Order: sequence, then structure tokens, then C-alpha cells
Amino acid sequence: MGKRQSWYPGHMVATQRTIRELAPYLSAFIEVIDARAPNISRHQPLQQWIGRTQLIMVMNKAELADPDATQRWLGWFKSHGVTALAISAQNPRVKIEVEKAIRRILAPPYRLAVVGVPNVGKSTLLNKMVGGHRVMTGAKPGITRGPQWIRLPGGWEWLDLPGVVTPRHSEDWRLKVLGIVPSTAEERLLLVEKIWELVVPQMPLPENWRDWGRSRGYLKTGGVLDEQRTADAIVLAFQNGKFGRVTLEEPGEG
Ligand SMILES: Nc1nc2c(ncn2[C@@H]2O[C@H](COP(=O)(O)OP(=O)(O)OP(=O)(O)O)[C@@H](O)[C@H]2O)c(=O)[nH]1
Repeated sequence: MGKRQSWYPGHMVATQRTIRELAPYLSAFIEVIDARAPNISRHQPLQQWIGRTQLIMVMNKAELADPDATQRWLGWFKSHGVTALAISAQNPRVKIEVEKAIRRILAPPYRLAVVGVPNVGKSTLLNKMVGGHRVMTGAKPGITRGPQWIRLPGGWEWLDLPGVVTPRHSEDWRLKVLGIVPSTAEERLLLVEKIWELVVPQMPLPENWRDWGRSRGYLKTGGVLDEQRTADAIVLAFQNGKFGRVTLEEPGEG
């Protein structure tokens, strides 16, 4: 219980202060969200923290999301006056796509920072945007990891800041399914039921997830199914898109 309440609050206070202080010097904040859960993977207070600085919503891991749902989300953001784009940070063309989108709405110099909840692909995106220019500073205790500017030709200035913010609904099963909030082994035995309900209609899969585990040979001594190993494997496979492209929330749901 205690662990749930103290989802690194000290870190959050520091992040909020850093973001508030930096906002006036930046052209835009790039908020990376998970395209499979674009609302609950947002950090709602961010808009308020950054004041009048532009917010660009980047729906990452789009290749894992339902493409029709992604279109609905892009339309929803547009209708709410929010600049949004759907990307795959692992795609080799991502730098070109993101730069093009930014050029459309901002003028140089482009002073940008990437923020977002854990595991949405912030580092992957930043590394793609700055190529080999990223300055790695130690994240170990005792080594200060402050924000650093990475200046590139063409007026691109990326701020390498430890921009992790916390998800608001940290108990939401969807954030656990996506690996944004860590799940316990026990929770994964419940998450697997939800995943199975979602993916069975889309894929040729056995009706019961346990049969999937048996077919993979996830057995303990004596031939008994290893439920935990099966559940862990299913959660991981879902996160990596092995059970198809699934979006977990629709615009306007809540
Ligand atoms: N399938 C897929 N995986 C991605 C994509 N972008 C990042 N990842 C993976 O998602 C995981 C998290 O990526 P990171 O770039 O470390 O995410 P982060 O937001 O910096 O994570 P924190 O350091 O926890 O804040 C890694 O395993 C990446 O390889 C994407 O577009 N598609």
C-alpha cells in the first residue's frame, strides 16, 4: 500500500519545478504518450505547469495501436485544439516526421523538451531526434543529472532533461498492462484475464489463456501448468504487440 502512495513524490516535485522554470525558455514541450491509451498515459497537470508554452502530443508506439482508434484520437486532439501526431519512435523515419510536424507550427530556433510518464519511449524518441549527440550523464546517486542542451544544425535545440512525470490513474489496469506502472506477479494473474478478453476475438487463440500456456509447455514438475509464467509471458507478449494491435481507450471515455 505504502509503495502505491509514494510513487516517487520527491522526484515529482523536482520535475514540476524544473518544468515550470524551463517553460518560458522553450518553444514547446513534446509530451510522449502511449498510442494505446492516449488519455490515461498523459500527465494532466502538465498543461498547467507549462503555461503558455506550446504542448505537442506525440502518440508513440502507434504501430501497436488499432489504426482506426489512432485516427479517432488524432481527430479528438485536433477538435480540442491540441497538436498531436502518431509515431513509432523505433521507425527510422521518425526524425523526419517529427521535425516536419514541428516546422509546421513553430519557427526556429526550436527549443524543445521531451516529457512523459515512464516507459512511453521518451529516450528512444530523443535519441532518434539528436542522433549520436546525446550527452549521457550518470543517473547514479552522487552524479548530478541536470538538464543539458543539445544544439544541432538548423536551429534545433533539444533539452535532455529527466522528464519523467507520473501517471494520474496509477492503479488503472491499462497502465499496468502497458508497463507504464509496474505490476506485481499477483496482479498479472488478473491482468491476463483482461488481456485474453481483448485479444481472443481478434486472434486464433484458445478460449482459455491456460491452454495457451500448456501449448507453450509452461509446465511445472508433474506436468501442472505454471500459471505465473504463463501470465507473465502473456502480459509481455501483449505489451510487445504479439497479440495484435489493440487500443485500450476511446476518446471521450472519461
Ligand atoms: N514497439 C515499440 N516500442 C518502443 C517504441 N518506442 C520505444 N519503445 C520501447 O519501449 C520501451 C521504453 O522506451 P524508453 O525510450 O526507454 O522509454 P522512456 O519513456 O524513456 O522510459 P523511462 O526511462 O522509464 O521514463 C523500450 O523497450 C523501447 O525499446 C515504439 O515506437 N514502438
